Amino acid sequence: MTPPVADTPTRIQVGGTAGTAPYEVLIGRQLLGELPGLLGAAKRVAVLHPEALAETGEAIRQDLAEQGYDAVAIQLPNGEEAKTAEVAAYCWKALGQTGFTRTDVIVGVGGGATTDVAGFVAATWLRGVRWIAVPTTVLAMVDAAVGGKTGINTAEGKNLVGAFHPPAGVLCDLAALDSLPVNDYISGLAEIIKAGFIADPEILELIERDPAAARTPAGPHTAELIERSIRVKAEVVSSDLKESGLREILNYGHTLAHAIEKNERYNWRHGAAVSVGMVFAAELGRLAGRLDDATADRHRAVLESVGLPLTYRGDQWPKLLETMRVDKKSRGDLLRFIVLDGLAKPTVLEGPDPAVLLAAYAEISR
Ligand SMILES: NC(=O)c1ccc[n+]([C@@H]2O[C@H](COP(=O)([O-])OP(=O)(O)OC[C@H]3O[C@@H](n4cnc5c(N)ncnc54)[C@H](O)[C@@H]3O)[C@@H](O)[C@H]2O)c1
Ligand SMILES: O=C(O)C(=O)C[C@@H](O)[C@H](O)[C@H](O)COP(=O)(O)O
Ligand SMILES: [Zn+2]
Repeated sequence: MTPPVADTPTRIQVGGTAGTAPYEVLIGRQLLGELPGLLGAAKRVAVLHPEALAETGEAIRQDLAEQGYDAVAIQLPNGEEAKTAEVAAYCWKALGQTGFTRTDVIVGVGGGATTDVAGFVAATWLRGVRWIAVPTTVLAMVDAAVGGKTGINTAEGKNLVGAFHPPAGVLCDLAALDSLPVNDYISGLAEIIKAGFIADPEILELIERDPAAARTPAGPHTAELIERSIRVKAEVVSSDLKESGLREILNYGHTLAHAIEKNERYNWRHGAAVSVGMVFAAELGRLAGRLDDATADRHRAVLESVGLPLTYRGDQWPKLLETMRVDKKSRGDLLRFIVLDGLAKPTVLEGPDPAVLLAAYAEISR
């Protein structure tokens, strides 16, 4: 019997401008055959995966070993628990013990937390080795695995230590989404909706036409939603890898979201926090006189329609405000937020009046 032939994957190029190396994001099925072609001169390959994907990680390791690579699997805790200095140090130790050199390659297989750590370990080991992302959540496919932001959390906040270190390739195998718990799937929709509001309103229309279908990988528009979101991200990071300007728009909703995640000790999913953060940013835009009522209200409608949260605890504002001061967009004492001037017109709001901030928070408080 002949093995099933993989559908031709969609290929999206990222980078290749302003001195950055180009790489491709592949979207399709049965893409692991593409992995060896991305390994360059590697002799050793370390496959970093979360506990939940132990079987997948081991299968990839074994496949690479059968092809002659000296392959090791390094298991990380699930989700955000992996984004710590201790876990990074554990990975550095494992790489040291396998004699990992500059031509060897790290493969990060998992959700955004895993790819963030895998990329960070790759960025720091020997001051930078090649890495490949194999995202297995919708959020990691459309956002985390693309663009080269890597990092870990510290006690003071989210992603406070990291590096810009783009992968050599990104393999988005849509089949991985079938095993994803529904709430993790829905969490990823927040970043897709973000891409819709900041750049591609067709995304919003696709979801609004059938929100129930958008909540499942079996929906008719899954591949299109993923592809459109990746194209938004690819275009932005290709022109501003290191976030010296335009890239900040990808942070829409994230200033408050990261503060909520820390406040919840990372027991809230990233996408859920981003959802509340976007409603807050929409209210901020509206109160600052920039965003029209219809577009601000549209945030609540579309996010709620797929089951994402819109509100947060009213009594937490002082703590959240304090955390937001160490947001990476802050400059000295100046708080900076991404808001919309209109649909798909993101802009920066610098140093908003504290009364306006509080009023925006009142709109999302419960
Ligand atoms: N670097 C970036 O540009 C960027 C962008 C967006 C988000 N992020 C980061 O991504 C993280 C969130 O990523 P996420 O939403 O993918 O969550 P996650 O990585 O925490 O994964 C969610 C859970 O699903 C499990 N899992 C992963 N794939 C699975 C699969 N196919 N089947 C079953 N279980 C699976 C994981 O082990 C975990 O328990 C956050 O840390 C966020 O800060 C980074
Ligand atoms: O790629 C970016 O740039 C983003 O801001 C994408 C975000 O969705 C992502 O959550 C990112 O990790 C946030 O970055 P941070 O610099 O605010 O930590
Ligand atoms: Zn995000």
